[in-house]
Amino acid sequence: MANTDGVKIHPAVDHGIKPGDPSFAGGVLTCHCATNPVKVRVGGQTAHNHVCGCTKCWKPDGAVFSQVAVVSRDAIEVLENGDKLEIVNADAPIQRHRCKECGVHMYGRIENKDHPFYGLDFVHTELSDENGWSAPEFAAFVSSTIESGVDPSRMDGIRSRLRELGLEPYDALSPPLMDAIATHIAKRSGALPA
Ligand SMILES: N[C@@H](CCC(=O)N[C@@H](CSCO)C(=O)NCC(=O)O)C(=O)O
Ligand SMILES: [Zn+2]
Ligand SMILES: [Zn+2]
Repeated sequence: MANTDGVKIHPAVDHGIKPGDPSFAGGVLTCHCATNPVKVRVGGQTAHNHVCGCTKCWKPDGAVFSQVAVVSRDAIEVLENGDKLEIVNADAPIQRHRCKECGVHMYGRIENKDHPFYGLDFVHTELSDENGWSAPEFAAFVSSTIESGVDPSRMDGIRSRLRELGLEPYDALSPPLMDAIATHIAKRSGALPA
């Protein structure tokens, strides 16, 4: 196994993973603005929490991975300073609503009803003070960290550290999520019965 000393993934996991509380019912996400922060209520427990190495997800300063989970879009409510939100890229499958001032992504929404994950919003639960959010379960888009400038020579150490933390590394999503995407596509094309 590669040396994992000093390999940083994300502040929420670097000192071990806090278990989630199955009875947890949600909380409030707050952006990083010192004044008039954007506040978003997430009215339920999240699912499929993971660390993500893709270039699109918001990461705290210095982190190589984001931490991102999904929740029903009906559970999201902008509580305060919603006028500061802007969509990062309206053409992306996930429309990320970020604070114009501090750059933090408050929620990512899928508007395409044909998308396999339509109905789910993407959120970064580290933006909340509450404890009990679902714990990260795996690491997604690990090779994509190179696209953000991580030297390829660091990948062995990064993958070893992820395994040490119990976050199995994948270069896309986890197999169950990839299977769910493929099933959705097969049902739409008729390759599988709807
Ligand atoms: N290599 C690319 C991968 C980007 C990517 O496909 N990201 C995924 C996962 S984000 C949360 O898990 C995705 O679904 N993106 C859709 C979108 O961003 O709208 C890169 O690193 O940029
Ligand atoms: Zn802000
Ligand atoms: Zn991502």
